[in-house]
Amino acid sequence: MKLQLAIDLEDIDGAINLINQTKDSVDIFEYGTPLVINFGLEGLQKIRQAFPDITLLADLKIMDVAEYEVNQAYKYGADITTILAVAEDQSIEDAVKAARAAGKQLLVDMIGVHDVAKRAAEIDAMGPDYIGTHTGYDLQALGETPFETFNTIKQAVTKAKTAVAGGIKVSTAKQIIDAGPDLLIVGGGISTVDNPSEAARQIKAMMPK
Ligand SMILES: O=C(CO)[C@H](O)[C@H](O)COP(=O)(O)O
Repeated sequence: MKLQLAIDLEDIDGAINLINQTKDSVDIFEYGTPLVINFGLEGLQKIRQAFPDITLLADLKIMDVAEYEVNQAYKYGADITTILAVAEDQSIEDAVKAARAAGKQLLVDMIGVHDVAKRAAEIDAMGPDYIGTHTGYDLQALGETPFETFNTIKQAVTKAKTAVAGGIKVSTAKQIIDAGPDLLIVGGGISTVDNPSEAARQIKAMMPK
């Protein structure tokens, strides 16, 4: 099981600082969508230059023109990028093909999908590396969590690795770790607490090796 830290900050120096604080516990660093919006792929490149050896996911949440956008993420330093499960099948298939050709990885984000079991099985057949359930900030604000949907994904997906994201904190991590995701994605639960290094360490310590 791997721990991914979603860096949803609004500045690159803050991202670099957070990586330095947490890199002993974190397996994958996510260049979060707010950084994509504010600094584009040049911000991603700066982080790659500062940390040549980390595993870096660019959370582009691609919806169309998939082959081009996936390849741009890789070109600017990402090892993994994301496409939305609500995109057309053709886009997801193009993204998987581009990932395979580049020798990189792709995560399909299930945010906004209502028939989770059906769509997860369809996407699994397309061959991405990860399928992730995700309760976004707008639904977290209404009190929703990804825990129940993750169980549906776990049952529907047989080939891809599974991921889970959305408001996970030190206090709730154990519950979702016990459900067995391959990738646990935590943002604010690490980045907005007083001691991010300790929060990352505690969550990593709960995970099976
Ligand atoms: O992609 C995202 C929002 O769209 C976040 O990166 C994801 O939700 C994880 O962050 P948090 O743990 O703070 O919810």
